[in-house]
Amino acid sequence: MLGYFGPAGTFTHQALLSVSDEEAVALPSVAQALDAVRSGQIDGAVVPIENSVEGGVSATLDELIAGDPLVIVGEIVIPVTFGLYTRPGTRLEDVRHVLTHGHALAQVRQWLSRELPEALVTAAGSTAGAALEVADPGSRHDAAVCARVAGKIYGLDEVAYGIEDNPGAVTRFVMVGRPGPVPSRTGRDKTTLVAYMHEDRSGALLEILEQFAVRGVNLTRIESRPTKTFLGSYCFAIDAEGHLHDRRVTEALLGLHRICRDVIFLGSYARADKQPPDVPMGFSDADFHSATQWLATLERPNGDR
Ligand SMILES: O=C(O)C(=O)Cc1ccccc1
Repeated sequence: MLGYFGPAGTFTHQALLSVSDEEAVALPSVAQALDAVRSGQIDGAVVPIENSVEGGVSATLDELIAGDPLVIVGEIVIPVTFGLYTRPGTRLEDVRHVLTHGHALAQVRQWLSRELPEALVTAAGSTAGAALEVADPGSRHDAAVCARVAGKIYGLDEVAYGIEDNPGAVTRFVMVGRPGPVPSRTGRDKTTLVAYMHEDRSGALLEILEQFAVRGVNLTRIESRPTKTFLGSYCFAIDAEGHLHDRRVTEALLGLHRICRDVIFLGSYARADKQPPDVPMGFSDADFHSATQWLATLERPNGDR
């Protein structure tokens, strides 16, 4: 059984529906969705991780790092388009209280300040949760910023659509499971990990980046997150092109492990855009293999190469 950050009608739900028609259970928060995977209640959960406008979903990254290990087994990228949905009968000009998820708010801020400058905006657990709350006749919130499907599910009126400030925004979601065999290499993969430095000193981040650079591994994302121990203490969440079983990625991880205090492996999985990696000359598996073979010849008698 799979799960997702719900309730029904979230963008996360749509992401899951785009890859699976299996029955799935809605969990009310990212933390609860991931804990349900940890406890074995469900086999996998879809959660949001990154948005092209607002950046990383910190709650997800933090929950993935904390607690019993979890791994990312797949990613889904979907466009996000928002509308404003009211309790039936409420017109746009009557809206006083708007409810939505923080990441949605970040993407419609200009529209809201232009069209509803007086409205009070409150953060909700999710966009669909906001729609569910607005549908309650006793609610003090009269409008939700959410997906069209959520407006429909919870019986709201659509008073505006396509209200995002940056058309073309996409959100990236991940399917998370318990640690086990890594999904097979497709040749178009990504690897996610979190690196903790030994100490705060000049060049420490450069050394982390070097492990990838000198092995021809391109990074698609790097984000610092507080380690939550003391102010100024950070770890680095990194997405790299390639699979754990690509030699250049294996070698980069070994290098990281040698120089870091800790490295959390968060999975290798097929990338959503199916882009092949740009492997520079000298960094393919075949190149590593022939270098290993050459090394083996060095100690043969009579210079037998
Ligand atoms: O609240 C939702 O619908 C979510 O799935 C999280 C989210 C919120 C805003 C943009 C993309 C995902």
